[in-house]
Amino acid sequence: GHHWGYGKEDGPSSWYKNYPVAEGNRQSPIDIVPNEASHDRDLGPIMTNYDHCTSINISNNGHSVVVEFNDSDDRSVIKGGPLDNPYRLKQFHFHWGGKGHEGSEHTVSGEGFASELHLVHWNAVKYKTYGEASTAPDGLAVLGIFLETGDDHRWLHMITDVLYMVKYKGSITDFKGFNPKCLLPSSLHYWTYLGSLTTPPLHESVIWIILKEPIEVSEKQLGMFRMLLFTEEDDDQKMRMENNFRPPQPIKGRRVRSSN
Ligand SMILES: NS(=O)(=O)c1c(F)cccc1F
Ligand SMILES: [Zn+2]
Repeated sequence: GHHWGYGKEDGPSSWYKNYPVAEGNRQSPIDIVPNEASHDRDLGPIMTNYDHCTSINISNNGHSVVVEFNDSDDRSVIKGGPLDNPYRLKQFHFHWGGKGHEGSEHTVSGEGFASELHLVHWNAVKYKTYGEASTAPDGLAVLGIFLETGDDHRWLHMITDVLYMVKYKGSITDFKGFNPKCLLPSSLHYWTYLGSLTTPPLHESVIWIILKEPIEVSEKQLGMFRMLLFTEEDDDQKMRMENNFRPPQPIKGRRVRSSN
């Protein structure tokens, strides 16, 4: 099947061969230039309601580490801001760099961060399934949060402490009762623009909401992500999972709006 990755042969610069939309008009990530973003007075605040969210498991899909949620009802949603409906939380995952290397997907005035957290939500008001929503122009809303290195993050340990259980591609383990609210920064000020998935199939179905305030995590915590592998347990090649980020794509005339 379509094998893609982040290496020299199968990395972002070759994805267009199997996924021609890679050269489309609303691809992500992008470089955000704050003073070119238009401040939109009628852009209201973002509201996240993760209180009764139900994380199910954590897994290594060979591209990132993913925490999946029960999305059978509207208990964990994001709404407001640029969104016309509440969008249901489906999963979150991360992108990160190598040692000291940049690792975020979006950049701000050309500057990258050490990592980027993506909380993926889907429009269950308009679409019946996540799959259907993932191909619709207003199907997904992804909340992006930058991670910068600094102090230990008091709650990220909940995730880094179990990463050893999902070291290999295809591994999965229970991960219940985790509320991603604890990963949000204090300010919910954001930039928003219309874009795409940043991994194949690169569907142009994402309303991006990028928080301006990064969260701090320690170099040690970030290092734990780098002990994950892209490869399966029985694979004699041990490829460390790092630099799993797509670089910024052409803005193609899109407008980035700022909450304020
Ligand atoms: N990176 S991303 O947030 O665009 C993303 C999604 F939204 C959905 C699935 C995979 C994925 F990687
Ligand atoms: Zn992502």
